[in-house]
Amino acid sequence: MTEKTFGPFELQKAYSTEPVPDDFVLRRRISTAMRTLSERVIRAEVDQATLQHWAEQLEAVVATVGEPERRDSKQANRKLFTGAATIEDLYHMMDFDPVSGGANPIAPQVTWVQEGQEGVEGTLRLGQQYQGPPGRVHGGVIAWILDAVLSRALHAAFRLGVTGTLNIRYLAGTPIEDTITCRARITGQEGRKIFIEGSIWHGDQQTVHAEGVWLTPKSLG
Ligand SMILES: CCCCCCCC(=O)SCCNC(=O)CCNC(=O)[C@H](O)C(C)(C)COP(=O)(O)OP(=O)(O)OC[C@H]1O[C@@H](n2cnc3c(N)ncnc32)[C@H](O)[C@@H]1OP(=O)(O)O
Repeated sequence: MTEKTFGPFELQKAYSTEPVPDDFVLRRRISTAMRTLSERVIRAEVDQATLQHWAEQLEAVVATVGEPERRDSKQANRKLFTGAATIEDLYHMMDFDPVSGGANPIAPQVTWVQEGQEGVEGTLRLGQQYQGPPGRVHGGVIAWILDAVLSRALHAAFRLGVTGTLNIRYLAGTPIEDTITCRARITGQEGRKIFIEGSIWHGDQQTVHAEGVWLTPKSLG
């Protein structure tokens, strides 16, 4: 049987409906453990002996992992654009994404509740490791997440592009350790320029507004 292949506009649907490849089941477990660890160790009130023990254990894991060879992600990207990406290629594109990628240990995990031409909406909870001012999410982390959320709105509307400009207005503090909602939608287009706006909400309160311009590459525009 020939292996199923996918193009750029099948990526999001296939990612949510196709079975997770076996290696990614394990990559996700590793990343979940690393994310949990990051959240638990930060500001942990423990004694010197405990810190010493943790440091030694973690250094041993790092030594065990060593410096493995890495797969070239450009190759998966190229295959995607010719409709020749396998499910493994697709996971190499999506699951290592620094926002929401299940196999990326630094990626905040967004639960997408809506993804379509009209826009996207997701919920997430950020731990202590993302704190800026006490109790609040760091502003740079907010920009990082919104870049991805606005990009997601672009992809959900079957368009491609890179961030050209991203403007952020911080309206109120965004809490850590509580559920927040992020939204984005395309508001207009002029040639290769696509205008997208987004927001972050804590309950009924909007804490952040973002607007930006995404540029479709010349080769596709
Ligand atoms: C595969 C998964 C991808 C996930 C992506 C997630 C989002 C990202 O993180 S993308 C990474 C961050 N962004 C980048 O690295 C982009 C770096 N910048 C570039 O590559 C280029 O500057 C690029 C593509 C934005 C623009 O270059 P180019 O296509 O040559 O633009 P150019 O032909 O000069 O201008 C075209 C139009 O866009 C406008 N424009 C150009 N640059 C920008 C910009 N940065 N912001 C807003 N408008 C711009 C120009 O004014 C021009 O407008 P008009 O037609 O009205 O005169």
